[in-house]
Amino acid sequence: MSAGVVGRLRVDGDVSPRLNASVRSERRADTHVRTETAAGSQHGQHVHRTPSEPSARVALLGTGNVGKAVLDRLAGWDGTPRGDSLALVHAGNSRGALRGERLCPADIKRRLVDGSPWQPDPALANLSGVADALAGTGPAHRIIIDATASGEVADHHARWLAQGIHVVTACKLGLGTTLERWQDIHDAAAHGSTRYGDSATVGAGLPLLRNIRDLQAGGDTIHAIAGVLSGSLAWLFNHYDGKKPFSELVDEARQAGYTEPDPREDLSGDDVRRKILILARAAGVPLASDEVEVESLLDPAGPETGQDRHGARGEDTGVSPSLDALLQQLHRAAAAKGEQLRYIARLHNGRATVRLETLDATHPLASGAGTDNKLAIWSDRYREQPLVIQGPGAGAEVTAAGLLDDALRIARSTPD
Ligand SMILES: NC(=O)C1=CN([C@@H]2O[C@H](COP(=O)(O)OP(=O)(O)OC[C@H]3O[C@@H](n4cnc5c(N)ncnc54)[C@H](O)[C@@H]3O)[C@@H](O)[C@H]2O)C=CC1
Ligand SMILES: N[C@@H](CC=O)C(=O)O
Repeated sequence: MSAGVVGRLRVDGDVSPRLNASVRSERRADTHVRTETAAGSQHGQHVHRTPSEPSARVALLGTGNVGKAVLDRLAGWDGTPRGDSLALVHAGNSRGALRGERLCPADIKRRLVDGSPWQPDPALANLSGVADALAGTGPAHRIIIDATASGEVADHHARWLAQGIHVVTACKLGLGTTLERWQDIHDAAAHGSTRYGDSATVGAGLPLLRNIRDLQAGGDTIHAIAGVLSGSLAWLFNHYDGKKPFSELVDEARQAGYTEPDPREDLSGDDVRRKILILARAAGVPLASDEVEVESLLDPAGPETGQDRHGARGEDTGVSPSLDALLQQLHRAAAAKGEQLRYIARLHNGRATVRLETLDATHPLASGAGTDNKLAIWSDRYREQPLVIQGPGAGAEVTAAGLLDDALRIARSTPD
């Protein structure tokens, strides 16, 4: 099913997180000649900006699955107003980085993607130097796009925000781990009058956080949320029929780019734990990480047992033969009752759970295809029937689109 919102909410418009920063007016970047009043100009005199003048200087961190898709999307915008508005000045991965005044995304992709023999400059990979790369005259906005899964990069988010650099991220380690880090990010954004673009952290860019924030901004109170928040696990349970070993499907999900770099992050429930924490905190329930009860799909016996956990391509899938057998049993038992296996996250009365459930095929959270995420929200406004948002919740292209949507919103906003 394609992305959609069931309910009466309008989902277009700018509803990106502002994290206490003052509301900024929008300015259009999609016209060929923009006319605006110059700050400090006399008698309201108008100046013209040409489309070639970028609105934001951008640094991209991470050129893996998602980072590559960001570069592809930027390359596709070459010569368009969207492309004009974002000037890529730094792109890096764990091997090194490249810098320049307006880097060509297609060229960067050729050189920097993982596996390329070309050696980037390792000295430029130093994260403290990324702020320097963004400094410069001209465009007011500075944006770092985090397409890594790195805790070290997430540790820098608050520092950058406080320095006046906006952060747009697909990585959940900033908002979805400790409450201290989550609070630091909020405080730093308020201090630096910057924005934290987090659309891609839950639902790979689906308007989930956006709707939660919109409802609250309209005076609504969220009472409960429940849903399928893992695109890879959704894909796995949508494809698993008990015939092919589960571990083989895990390998396929990884090859397709739906899993985390390490699929055990998905199978252990840690990825969904982070997502329900991000949603709960956005909904006004500041849970600590260990307050979420998580049922892992990983064999508690773990790799130490020496069980063979390798898939058809010889990679460690995180799934042992005993888990393959257990899932086959669970699937058979559910299918015999006309039920389906779904990995569900719930938040109700301040309590959060993440676990494998068997749902009747007619249950609202059971339907969906591919990597579909599905989120039901109960609030003052939606008491009986929840607001339900559904759509693809994993994959490099949708995630990159979510990241760049956030970056464009920032680029189009008026600087403080
Ligand atoms: N795959 C998906 O569908 C979705 C992924 N995400 C998130 O996107 C992020 C990236 O995922 P993938 O692209 O699949 O990972 P990946 O493993 O393919 O790529 C990660 C990239 O980050 C780079 N990197 C690591 N440490 C770095 C550092 N200190 N400085 C600069 N670069 C560094 C690596 O060299 C690599 O290029 C993860 O946080 C993931 O949770 C979010 C939503 C959906
Ligand atoms: N591994 C994640 C990717 C997006 O966050 C998932 O399966 O949902």
